[in-house]
Amino acid sequence: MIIGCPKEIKVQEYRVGLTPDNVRAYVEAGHTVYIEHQAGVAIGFTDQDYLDAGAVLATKAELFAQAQMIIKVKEPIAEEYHYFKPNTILYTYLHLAADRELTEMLVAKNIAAIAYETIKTPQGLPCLQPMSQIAGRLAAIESTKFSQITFGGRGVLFSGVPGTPKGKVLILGGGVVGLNAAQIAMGMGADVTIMDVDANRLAYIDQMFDMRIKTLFSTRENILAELPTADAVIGAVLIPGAKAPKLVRREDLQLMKPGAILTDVAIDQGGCFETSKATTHNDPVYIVDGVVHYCVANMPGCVARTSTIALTNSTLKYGLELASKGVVAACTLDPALKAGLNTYQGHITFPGVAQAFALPYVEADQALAS
Ligand SMILES: NC(=O)C1=CN([C@@H]2O[C@H](COP(=O)(O)OP(=O)(O)OC[C@H]3O[C@@H](n4cnc5c(N)ncnc54)[C@H](O)[C@@H]3O)[C@@H](O)[C@H]2O)C=CC1
Ligand SMILES: CC(=O)C(=O)O
Ligand SMILES: [Mg+2]
Repeated sequence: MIIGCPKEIKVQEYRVGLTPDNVRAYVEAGHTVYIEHQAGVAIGFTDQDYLDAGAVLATKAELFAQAQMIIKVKEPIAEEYHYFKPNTILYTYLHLAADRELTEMLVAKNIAAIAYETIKTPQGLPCLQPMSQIAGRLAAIESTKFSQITFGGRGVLFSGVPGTPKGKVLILGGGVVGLNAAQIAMGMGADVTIMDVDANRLAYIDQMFDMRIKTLFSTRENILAELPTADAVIGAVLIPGAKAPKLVRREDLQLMKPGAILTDVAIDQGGCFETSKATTHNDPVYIVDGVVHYCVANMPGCVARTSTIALTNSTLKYGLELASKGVVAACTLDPALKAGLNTYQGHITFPGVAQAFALPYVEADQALAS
């Protein structure tokens, strides 16, 4: 198969869909790989590294014209739509339930779109997990940074020092993001509470932290009870493939301390705070009713080298399946990959996406057989 990997163009996004080692694996499997000039240079992967691995260097326009499958990191943004030719395979993060225009473009152009974030094994979401690990760890770091008064926060040091209160961190959602945020926040010495609707997950977290973390079932009442004392709230919920539930409403902000921070990691699925709107690494925070909001939708992009290696460790396996077998056989043979199929032949094949926009849904099996 002919594969194309363009340079990412989102603000401050330096990750790349394929490392030179990945290129070598595709080439050894008999595929041709086009890489955009300078696609990985910001994180130390030079054009020469890609050439040595067997890639062909190309412009964005050339590689989109040639490729049967595009491998990216982030969901395409409007400036990229015109490059897509009909019937291409697209393998990348998509977060379609939060992006109607992109969904419509993929449907209109019969793109076979496989979303990293909905590929699902019995163990979890293997291509979301590495970025969630990174975003969770960063969420604790960014929350502490923007709690500094010089960055607009309350002037709270999360660890405190002997004789002072610790910073209080409330984490909504105890999945991969939540657990990793808790590890770093606990490591910094903060007073951490974690909420989830999954009692088994809370039991696991309680054991993992040897009962040193407070766990609460996620209910409206419990959230309202915790907000007044929180210095930082980290939004880390996920209903896979669907829009995030709004757990903190605008009117709830008045309960919070001035200068407290809401860090909405779930912003890529629309955000779990009513007042969240996506921000970028160039301008990551804004203030609503005295509460700092951090809502960067591509958090791992700021540690792009670690993120690229972690991401491609997971995506390579499925990418090779797609390239070697084609979409129909690969998805039919591997249920994990079938769960990743969001659009195919003009149909929406992921229920959460169809529901988000009240558009027709066709089961992946049916679409693949058509
Ligand atoms: N902004 C960014 O750069 C990044 C964002 N993310 C996003 O972070 C979010 C979380 O991802 P993961 O931790 O991997 O998901 P996950 O599936 O591992 O965990 C989500 C957790 O939320 C819980 N949950 C669902 N509804 C809840 C509710 N009402 N209250 C409390 N908990 C609830 C689930 O039980 C689950 O334990 C996703 O939207 C993901 O796309 C991930 C990586 C980077
Ligand atoms: C998960 C995601 O969208 C990201 O890492 O940017
Ligand atoms: Mg996004």
